[in-house]
Amino acid sequence: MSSVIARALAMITIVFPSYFDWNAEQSVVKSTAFPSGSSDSALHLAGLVLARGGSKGIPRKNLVEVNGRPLVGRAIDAMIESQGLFQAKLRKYLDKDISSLVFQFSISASLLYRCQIAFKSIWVSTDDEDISNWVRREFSEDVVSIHKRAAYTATDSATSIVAVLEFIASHPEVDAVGLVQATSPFVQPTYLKEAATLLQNQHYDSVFSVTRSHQLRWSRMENHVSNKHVITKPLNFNPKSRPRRQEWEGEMVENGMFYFTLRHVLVNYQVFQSENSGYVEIPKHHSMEIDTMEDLELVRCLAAKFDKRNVETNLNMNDSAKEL
Ligand SMILES: CC(=O)N[C@H]1[C@H]([C@H](O)[C@H](O)CO)O[C@](O)(C(=O)O)C[C@@H]1O
Repeated sequence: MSSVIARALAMITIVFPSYFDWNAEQSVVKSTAFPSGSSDSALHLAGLVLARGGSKGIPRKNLVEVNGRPLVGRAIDAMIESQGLFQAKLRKYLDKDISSLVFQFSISASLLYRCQIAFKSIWVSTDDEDISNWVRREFSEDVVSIHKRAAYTATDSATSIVAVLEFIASHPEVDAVGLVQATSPFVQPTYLKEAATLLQNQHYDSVFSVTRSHQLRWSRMENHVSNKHVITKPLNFNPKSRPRRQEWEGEMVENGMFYFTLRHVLVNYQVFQSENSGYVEIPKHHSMEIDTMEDLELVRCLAAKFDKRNVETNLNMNDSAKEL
């Protein structure tokens, strides 16, 4: 009897997957003007984490743990979960006793639906043996692939665009890259799904993550007249009519969580964003980036609060990733 109920629940979950996304946290999806271009739902979108071994500010940054999970792992977890592993888990459960073609059909349909909005492949590009070993221990090869990152792209001065170009040069099958930065520990599967959907269905060249800011910004200027002191100048407001939050929509600030970009933009212009870019607005409490040891400490405190459900989810999900 309980198995009948379980099957019924599974069926409902498969047919109406969006109701069962356990990440209740919803980001606001908006986009800039200029949608254009061609529609290609069969785009090979590769999820990519750049994880070099060396780092100055925080030694071995990609392997430092937040809530018991290395930063590189947190990024990969979100990418995998954005693919709808919940459905994959159900498939395994149902495969144990194939009693209905309807179930099989529903699962395939659901997976196809998911495929359209998820990564076709997930990659970690690294020059570091410890990172490679950690990834290989945690995820099977058919779930996460490792790209052996060239040394020249992993120096202190190498830019991300150089590393991404080096990655795609050896992967001609990749049509677009969803670069997820491990330094944004609160990345959620729903945000990645939204970015992938915007890129694939809304005809953008790129989609990246932003946070809304109501900060009043000032510039700093040398006072050339008296040559004595530095003066300030407002950049985004008029001091005579200081904006109030309620009346000001604020500004969109790039938060570094992710950059999804079509191959031709990366290759031809060597940029992550073009003028035909959409964005996903990330809630402020998930937007923190780790640059310094202080950021790391702060993030660890915040993770204890924001992470609860994710930790449980990660445990389940890693099991599924290995099982696939
Ligand atoms: C894709 C990309 O350009 N990533 C760059 C990020 C983002 O500019 C930043 O995360 C935005 O907030 O900054 C760095 O980490 C940095 O300045 O040390 C270098 C890195 O190459």
